[in-house]
Amino acid sequence: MYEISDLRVSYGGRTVLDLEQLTIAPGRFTVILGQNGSGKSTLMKILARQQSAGSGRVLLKGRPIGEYSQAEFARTVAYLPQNLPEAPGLDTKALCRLGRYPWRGAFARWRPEDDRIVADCLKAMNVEHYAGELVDHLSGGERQRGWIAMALAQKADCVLLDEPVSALDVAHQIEVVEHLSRQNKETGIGVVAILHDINLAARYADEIVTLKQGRLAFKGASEDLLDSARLRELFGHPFSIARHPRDDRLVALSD
Ligand SMILES: Nc1ncnc2c1ncn2[C@@H]1O[C@H](COP(=O)(O)OP(=O)(O)OP(=O)(O)O)[C@@H](O)[C@H]1O
Repeated sequence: MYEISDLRVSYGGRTVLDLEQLTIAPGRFTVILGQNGSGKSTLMKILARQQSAGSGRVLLKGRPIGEYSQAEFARTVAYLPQNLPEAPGLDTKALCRLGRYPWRGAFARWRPEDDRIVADCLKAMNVEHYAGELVDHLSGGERQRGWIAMALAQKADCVLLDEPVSALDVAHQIEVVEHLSRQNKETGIGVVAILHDINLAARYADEIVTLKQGRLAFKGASEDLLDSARLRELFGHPFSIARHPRDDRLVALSD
């Protein structure tokens, strides 16, 4: 999906992102992990064209991301930032409908298919009961799920989600990530998500990318990430690795 090379971002002489080479495969569930300030959001903003790649090279499906028209880019990539903007005057359904805009033709006709997609996405994020509620009146977690519904309604080839479950209770975190994983497997939509929960990442990601001080520190499968020495090195904190009693999968326990 993405091929990144020689990407370097500095602020006031401080380099916050320095990636020689990174590829993100299409149609996979990729999770980006890393300590606060390690450059995750900066990378994602560049992938979402919210920030310039400077002299770095970022190819999306083999073409420089700058070459895509706005509508074409929006049909290819949906992006949800870490800090969700306010949505003054919009109810949840209207917010979700915004996701369909890249698909409206020259005559901006609203098709029955758009209604179906919006209804499906609201339901999948468990916010259909709030369809008529103002987004800015929802709780933090409800609002976050409303915005994810909008990003999914965009039906892009790939969805970039910057900490999409940061405001959610445990049950909703799992429900949302499980839904993303299912969508990924059933429809082939690529998912790139920044998460902080190592176990959630390990359980659902096909591939994990870890940044440390702006550099690529690890890229691989969950089984290879879940190693106490590696986790200590990546996160600067001791972890023990155990087997989950129910299904025997590896889990990281923070010491
Ligand atoms: N516009 C900016 N001006 C100056 N410094 C910035 C700017 N944007 C980001 N940075 C710095 O770049 C570094 C990486 O920031 P980034 O938001 O990418 O980190 P992150 O890994 O997403 O962190 P977190 O887990 O806390 O969200 C941080 O040290 C941050 O202070």
